[in-house]
Amino acid sequence: MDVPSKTFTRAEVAKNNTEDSVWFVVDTVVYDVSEFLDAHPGGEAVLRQVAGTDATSAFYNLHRHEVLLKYKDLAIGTIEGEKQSIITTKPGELSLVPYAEPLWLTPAFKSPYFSPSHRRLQKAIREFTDLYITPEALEKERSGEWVSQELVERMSAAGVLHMRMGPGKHLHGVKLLGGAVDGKEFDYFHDMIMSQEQVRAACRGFQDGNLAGMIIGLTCILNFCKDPAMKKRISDEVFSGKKKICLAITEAFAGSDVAGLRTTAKKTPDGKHYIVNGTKKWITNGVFSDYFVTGVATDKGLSVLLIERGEGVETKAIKTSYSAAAGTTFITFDNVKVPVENLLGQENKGIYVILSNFNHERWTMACATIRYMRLVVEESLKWSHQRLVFSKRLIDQPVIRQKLAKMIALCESHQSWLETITYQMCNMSYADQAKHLGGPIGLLKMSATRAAHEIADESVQIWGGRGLTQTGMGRVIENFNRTYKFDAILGGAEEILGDLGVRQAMKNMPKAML
Ligand code: HEM
Repeated sequence: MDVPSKTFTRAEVAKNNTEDSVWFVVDTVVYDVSEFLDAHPGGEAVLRQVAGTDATSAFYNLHRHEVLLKYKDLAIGTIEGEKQSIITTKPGELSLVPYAEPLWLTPAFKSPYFSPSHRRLQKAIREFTDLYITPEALEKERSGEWVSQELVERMSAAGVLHMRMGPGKHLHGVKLLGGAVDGKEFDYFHDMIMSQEQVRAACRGFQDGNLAGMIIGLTCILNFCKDPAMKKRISDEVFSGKKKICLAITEAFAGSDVAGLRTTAKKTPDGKHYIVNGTKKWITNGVFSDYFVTGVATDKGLSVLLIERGEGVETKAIKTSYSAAAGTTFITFDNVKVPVENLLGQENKGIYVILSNFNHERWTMACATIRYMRLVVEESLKWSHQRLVFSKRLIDQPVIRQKLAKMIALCESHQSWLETITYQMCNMSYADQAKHLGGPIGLLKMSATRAAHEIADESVQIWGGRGLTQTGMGRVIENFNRTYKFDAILGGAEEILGDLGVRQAMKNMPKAML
């Protein structure tokens, strides 16, 4: 941490233990908190108790390191001849905590999957996330406000929005994070890196609010919009950040059971429009979206329409257990007139449009859940080394080490499985992916969220009350414990995905008795 160059002796610090002057030392840095006593969230008395002393262990027993960075103006110098021992990670740097990074990013470990361009991208997106995404995520997760236009435009200019859609032609010719990767080379490992790095902000509501609706909504436009001019117009508007898009499938009547949708689209007698009536529920980003990729019941089945915000479209926010920053929405369509050109894919065959999205969506969710689990492991390892209970560090208690062992093992096993599946995605045609990977991806997501359940449970036990407190030391643990369930439900509930995995295996069973 950068601090004023002035130096003091410990004897000088000790003298500042008076009514008017309260100084102490944290990691060889001298703090003058005389003017901060009233403002300290933990109260004045505790600061006075450590006045004139070295308060390093007292401080780290109660605060996250980032508190010192936020209040660095209280630092007035350092202790003469002593060196800071606490490490402040700079934006973009890797963590030094064991298991805090996946094995492929851990010095001394090798991986067959990652090329120099993957490593360049990882570095660039980590720095981008640390500098721009995390600070806004922390603020918006708390306030419940939506992602700022400034961040959207910054992500657009850096090609981050484009990359979040995964590999494809939309990346060709786009400068991606200053040239970290060529759009033509971008594969599913690059895609995995993009998902996993952005999760490190540890704000699950904002993570969805940060245009998750685009990842699942715009794909349908890129793959199924029949009119090239319309496809270009919409993708340009969304990639430039001028317009927002979301996927509107689920209803109060139908969640994972998409065949039960009750929003209807009836053709006008002149055949030029559909008239849409119905409701949609739990639609991520709906409140601030301009475009709704909407599942509707047409005369002989399910269809998908692109509906623009306009007459007859109403959106209102739904309160959920994660942040309102996600923009979770209830939508009503009341006699909305939609041109027939807005049909995506074939009429009555919308199930293919919806299904074609599922594998990538579920895989992206598995990437994110697995990375968030790792963050919980990192935080818990740090905390159990820092926290003193019954005169011992938490890590010195065997029961805590057992919990950490289980958490680490769940994390590593799921990351390895994810990488194996990602490798298959890189080496299969889109059609083969649909045929062979629906089951394995469903099982991976199901298992990842079961693991998240275990990790949330064990980590809160390690953190105690702090694991239940939204600000302060346990912020990440509290956020994870409160929100991991979103991934167990969204994009297909665990039970549905488990069943899908087994049914796909049943299909492939040899017909003969074995
Ligand atoms: C430069 C020094 C310090 C700063 C900037 C600071 C700042 C803060 C902040 C922002 C919080 C709110 C919780 C959080 O966000 O982590 C807090 C809580 C607290 N602080 Fe400090 N603090 C400092 C030093 C100390 C010291 C030396 C002690 C004790 C010896 C202390 C005791 C507490 C306590 C007891 C709480 C409440 C903790 C809880 O609710 O778990 N603080 N402090």
